Amino acid sequence: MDTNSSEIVLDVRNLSVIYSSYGVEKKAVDSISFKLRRGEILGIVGESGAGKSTIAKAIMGIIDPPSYATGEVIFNGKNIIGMSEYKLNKIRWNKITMIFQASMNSLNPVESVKSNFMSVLKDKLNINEKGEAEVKIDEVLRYVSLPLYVKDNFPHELSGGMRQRILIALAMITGPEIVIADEPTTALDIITEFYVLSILKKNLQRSGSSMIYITHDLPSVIFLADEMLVMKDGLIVEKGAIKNIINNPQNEYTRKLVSTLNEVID
Ligand SMILES: Nc1ncnc2c1ncn2[C@@H]1O[C@H](COP(=O)(O)OP(=O)(O)OP(=O)(O)O)[C@@H](O)[C@H]1O
Repeated sequence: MDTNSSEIVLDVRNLSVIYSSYGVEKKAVDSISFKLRRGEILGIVGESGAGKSTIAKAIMGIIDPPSYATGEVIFNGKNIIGMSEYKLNKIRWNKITMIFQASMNSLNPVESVKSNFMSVLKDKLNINEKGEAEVKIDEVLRYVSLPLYVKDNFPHELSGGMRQRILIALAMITGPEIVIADEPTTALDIITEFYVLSILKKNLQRSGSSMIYITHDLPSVIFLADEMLVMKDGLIVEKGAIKNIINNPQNEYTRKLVSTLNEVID
């Protein structure tokens, strides 16, 4: 992936997230900092509960009060943390978007695929005219190698892999600068998973968007990403180029993670 232009698209500085329920506070992310460059795919790996999804929520501005985030998430020169909902809505699902798991509830199940696309086009790009919308929908369906007839299908009529490609197409249709993918392929078998990840990678290369890819799965990070962060207990315990980390893990947890790769190969 071309990250030569080292333009920073997202600058996370001392981000902490505190969940608060019934007066009890818990720090799920503890003063972490990292940068995302244009065109870069950054993997975030770590065990369950490490705080990976919480980072995604903070970047999307969807930490619900009384829980809160502190620190800075700088996008286009502005701090997303503490930004008004009005301003956030101009960025969220538009310039910064998210791909979830291909579960049934990721798409509106009572609407056709075409209607799911139309809602996004209307809300985010103000496109109401059917002909114009159709051209855009056809374009992104081709990008994710889906036949155009899926427009008339309902989500339950599609396989998990097809649904996930629809979600990728939905995320890419607004031309986002940043895509956050949180465990996007966990529900898929391994062959379909790598097919979907290849399509995702191809689309990012085509569009020049950057991505934060969150997973437990180290092989898929190696396949997809340029750099990675390793998280444990809300902290970044290691970060850098994937090759360097795999060849020379510094942290005990990362060493364990990398050793699982060798076990698979042995
Ligand atoms: N809404 C919430 N209220 C309170 N605590 C929460 C909330 N969401 C997450 N947590 C806690 O914050 C910590 C980090 O959770 P998070 O979901 O970010 O971890 P994760 O690394 O994404 O885990 P997984 O890989 O299992 O999805 C966990 O201890 C979790 O229990």
